[in-house]
Amino acid sequence: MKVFKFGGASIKDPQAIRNVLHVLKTVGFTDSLIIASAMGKTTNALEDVVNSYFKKPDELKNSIEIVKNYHLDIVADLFTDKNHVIFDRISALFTEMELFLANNKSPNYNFVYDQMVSYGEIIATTVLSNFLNDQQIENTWIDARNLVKTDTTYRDAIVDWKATEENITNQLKDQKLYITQGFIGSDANNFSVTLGREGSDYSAAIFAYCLNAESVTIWKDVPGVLNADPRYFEDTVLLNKISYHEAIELAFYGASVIHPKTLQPLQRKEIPLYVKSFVNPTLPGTSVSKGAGLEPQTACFIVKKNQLLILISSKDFSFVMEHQVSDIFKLFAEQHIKVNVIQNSAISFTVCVEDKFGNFDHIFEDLAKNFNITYNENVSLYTIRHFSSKDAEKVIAGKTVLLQQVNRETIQIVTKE
Ligand SMILES: Nc1ncnc2c1ncn2[C@@H]1O[C@H](COP(=O)(O)OP(=O)(O)O)[C@@H](O)[C@H]1O
Ligand SMILES: N[C@@H](CC(=O)OP(=O)(O)O)C(=O)O
Repeated sequence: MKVFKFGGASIKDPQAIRNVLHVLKTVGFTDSLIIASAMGKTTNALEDVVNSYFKKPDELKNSIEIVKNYHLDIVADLFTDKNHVIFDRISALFTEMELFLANNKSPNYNFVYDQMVSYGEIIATTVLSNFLNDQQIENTWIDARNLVKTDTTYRDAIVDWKATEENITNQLKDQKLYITQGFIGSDANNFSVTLGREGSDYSAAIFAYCLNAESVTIWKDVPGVLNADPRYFEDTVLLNKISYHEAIELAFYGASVIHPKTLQPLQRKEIPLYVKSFVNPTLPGTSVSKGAGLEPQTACFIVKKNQLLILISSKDFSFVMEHQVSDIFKLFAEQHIKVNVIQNSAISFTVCVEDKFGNFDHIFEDLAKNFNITYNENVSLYTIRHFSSKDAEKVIAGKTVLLQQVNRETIQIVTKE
């Protein structure tokens, strides 16, 4: 079986959804599994709904309307028969969402987030599946929440591989076209969970691993994996071939074209990953496989914005020792604060972190009891793999460098713009 992942950008409007049809007709679709994300920026819009529900109830109705109208406009364009079952189906899904909010008693933000945000993928795949069926691309819609089982770490759920593998192999037995959702699963009580933002690539890898898939193709709005994000860098170069190792490093440092958790399951079964353009599906794109190194050999640039640089120093000139560092890391881990760079000296310890969930405030008081804390918000972390001094100079030109760290392959630079 081949696994295809269509992300938000590839299904963001009626024209994009029609293009999925073109991609499938071009590359073939028998014995395949499509994993789709929410359409366009729906996940962000659903995050706004959850935020309104908890913090700005006056805005709740309007924030739901935004999501509803966006989808209804797409559906109205794709389905000319106004009696088509899709209209009732979409309307029923929005009613379900509103009923959930009306009846919810849980004060747990992350739990509510997952129950709501998961509808983005459910709606998108319902539309896609109906549209393809109407275009004679017969397919079977599957609810990933019945297959991908996880713990209850809402918004960042951990996969129960044994249960998931059993479910997937039992359910996806036929050599036909299936459509399911990325990013979502369910806990032991069948409540919806999400696997972390941009987690649909990871879902594709989970399904591929469990099915011993022939390959995974991620369809993107770029020609493949480039040596830098074209939104921030000019003159980017397409990487034709990369090894799992190189890809996992690039993804780990923040090359957002592939979700970092995607590579490990694929590498374990040596399932090739292709990153291809949904605009030009016949072009080869990038292939990620065993031992391919990096072709062409070139410097790779990665930027992570909105980082927090924290300087933690002892109050009494004593050393910051291993057990203190370990306590600090425990706090970060508990609050899902991701540490991207570490640098220590005798009496201080600097970390560049990503505080996706805005949790730093929760641990600031705890840290400040024992240490002096200073920090810079909104800094950028540049990583260059296979760098030369010229590459580093290019990156820091016109910026204030707050921290720099170099090893043989990689340089990391934290800057204030
Ligand atoms: N190294 C890279 N190569 C290609 N694209 C990259 C790279 N790093 C970041 N990107 C960005 O990733 C985007 C595609 O990812 P994303 O928007 O998450 O797609 P989707 O919603 O389809 O999953 C590209 O438009 C590009 O701006
Ligand atoms: N819809 C989810 C999951 C995802 O992976 O999306 P995309 O494939 O569009 O990055 C998100 O936006 O986080």
